[in-house]
Amino acid sequence: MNGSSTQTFAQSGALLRDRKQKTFKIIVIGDSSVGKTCLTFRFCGGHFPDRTEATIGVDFRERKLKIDGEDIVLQLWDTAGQERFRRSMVQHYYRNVHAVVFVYDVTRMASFMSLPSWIEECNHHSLSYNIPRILVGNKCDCKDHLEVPTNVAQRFADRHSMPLFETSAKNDNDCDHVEAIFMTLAHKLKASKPMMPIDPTQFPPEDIHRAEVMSIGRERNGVEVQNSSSCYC
Ligand SMILES: Nc1nc2c(ncn2[C@@H]2O[C@H](COP(=O)(O)OP(=O)(O)OP(=O)(O)O)[C@@H](O)[C@H]2O)c(=O)[nH]1
Repeated sequence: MNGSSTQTFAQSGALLRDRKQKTFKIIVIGDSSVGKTCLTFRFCGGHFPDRTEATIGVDFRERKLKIDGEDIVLQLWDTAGQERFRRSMVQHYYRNVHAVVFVYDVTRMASFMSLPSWIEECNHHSLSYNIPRILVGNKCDCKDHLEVPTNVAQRFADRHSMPLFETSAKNDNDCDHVEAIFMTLAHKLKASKPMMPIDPTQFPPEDIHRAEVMSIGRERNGVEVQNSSSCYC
């Protein structure tokens, strides 16, 4: 494993252009406030962000890894959970996707009950069933407020042929480690040798522009603004 970074998509594209690394696009989806930003930040930035705000459109984070001697880049698309903040970007999420991470909040049953509609959205955008999909229950550190029992989540995961991970972006010692979850996915992606790994130089220019516009401000100082906590602990 090598370094990690959090940067705008435009910056990362410039870096990658020189290196021609194999890049994998992973979309992270689920209800608002389940912790998508915190999970991606934990993996790419190495810590739990002090404060977050609702994602508008999409944010990009990426991390370079060395697996079996080969450099790869995991590009995490942290998508907005709130419908009003995702509408204009939604078709961009689903292009050239290599893996999907469905996230729910183990302390909020409603976020678990929404999962079928997130799966339906993926299917609606013709995402292949062959790409890896994983299910992540976040906020396991809130042990006194669990609403989604592991066995219920496991049954759902089995029904949809997804591995289930329960984790905490906040307390990395709880349950499955965020690091291990994404590393498992990275190994799987590398082993799958996709036909068309993303070359950022090949992105349609309007995608880069739109994506850049949507991430400006959010990434300027890392994750910086108002807390939108939904956790009781
Ligand atoms: N206790 C606890 N709180 C968490 C954890 N992960 C995220 N949070 C809190 O949950 C709130 C929402 O986190 P975000 O990462 O912004 O949620 P999101 O899913 O990206 O939300 P949207 O951008 O609206 O889609 C914030 O207050 C976080 O501090 C966790 O593992 N444990």
